[in-house]
Amino acid sequence: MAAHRGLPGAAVALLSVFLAIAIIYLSEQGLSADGPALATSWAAAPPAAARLNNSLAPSAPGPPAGGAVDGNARAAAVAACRSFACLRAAHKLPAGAARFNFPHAMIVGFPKCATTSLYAYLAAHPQAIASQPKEPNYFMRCRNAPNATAAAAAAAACPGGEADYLQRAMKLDEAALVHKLKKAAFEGSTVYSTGKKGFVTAEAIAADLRRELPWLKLVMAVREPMTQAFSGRVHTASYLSRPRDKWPPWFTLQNHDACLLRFAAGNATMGRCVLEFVEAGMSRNTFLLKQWMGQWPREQLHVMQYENFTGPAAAAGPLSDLQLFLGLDPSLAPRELPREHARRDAHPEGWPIKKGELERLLALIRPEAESTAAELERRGYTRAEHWLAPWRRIWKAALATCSPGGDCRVVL
Ligand SMILES: Nc1ncnc2c1ncn2[C@@H]1O[C@H](COP(=O)(O)OS(=O)(=O)O)[C@@H](OP(=O)(O)O)[C@H]1O
Repeated sequence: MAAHRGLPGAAVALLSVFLAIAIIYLSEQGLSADGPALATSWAAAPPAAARLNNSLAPSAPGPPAGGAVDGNARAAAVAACRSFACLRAAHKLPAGAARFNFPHAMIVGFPKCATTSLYAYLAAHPQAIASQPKEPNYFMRCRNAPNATAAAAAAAACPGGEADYLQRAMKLDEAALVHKLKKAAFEGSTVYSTGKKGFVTAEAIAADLRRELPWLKLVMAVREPMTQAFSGRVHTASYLSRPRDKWPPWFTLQNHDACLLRFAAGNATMGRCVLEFVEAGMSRNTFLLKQWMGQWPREQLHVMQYENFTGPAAAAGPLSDLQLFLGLDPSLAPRELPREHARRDAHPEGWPIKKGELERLLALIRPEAESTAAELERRGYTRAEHWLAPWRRIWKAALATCSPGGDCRVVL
């Protein structure tokens, strides 16, 4: 409190009360995602420098002008926390020298959209602290169970509760004690974006995160839905090609996986299985994205298009924007996005699908993709046609592979 030296005690007390009220007021004002969409256009997004300086917004305004609040009071308070309620109270304290909230960010989606590569890319940033593992899945595995039996199973599976999640997965000591919140702790549980069928909905997870850690910065990578569905089905098929006792322990066979068993036995094509998957209402990422946009404000939800951030000029464009959104310095970032979890290399020729199946698949996917693009434009994220252009190219390219006999391929 060096800046207060020379002020009478009563003035300091008055200033502190005013500051606390202002912080609480600001933190509560910043939390509503239910209001009307931003009327601004995509061009009106805050300039990069402003976004960088704003890494703690909205719940954690920086120290007031004049440096009246100093030191590491918030970092010390966070370091002592073992629960989300404690973190919320700690975040009401002035940020002081802290640069980031804790936890600061999550890559919440979507599966098969290069999220492992994004996680590895950020993990290599000197100002970031990556969770261990990439996907702790805490808000799906340990909370939000739909009934008492599931809740009891979740409690048994997560005996350490919030404290364990914060300490072990999110590395609270490292972030708050060692680095005094000058590094950004993040995780990458992509199941949060989708929820788990019959267990917990994405909507419930989005609401839970907002209630418990309202300052979070969320990153959502979105891929063209057809290729994303192929990538996902190919991944699941890799489990089913093994003997049952070699399936991952968390994997449970669902109705919509029946086609993959036929595929493994040589009785169905991957194209057929993707169609059945989408017909079963799975792979609805573009629909889910709309839900997340409705529950989290734009300043805290960063949407990245897979086809864009895996493209040639990504480092200076979307990857740099990602770091500015997170409050990281892009000049310290790794030069390139790595390429993790790539399965397509084993099938460069792509996957067979009948023309009728492909047309049906596109008829299911296209309207929702277009509606989501319109929503992205309405909320000021991007121009709908700009978003859809690479996806339209993918759809056209798939149809262009069809032979006169109606045999087509989807190349990932
Ligand atoms: N740098 C880069 N460029 C282009 N594509 C990339 C890159 N990094 C990852 N990928 C592709 O992303 C797919 C894996 O995504 P995820 O890591 O999110 O998968 S997972 O949900 O965590 O299993 C997987 O897609 P498919 O190979 O089509 O299955 C990866 O190849």
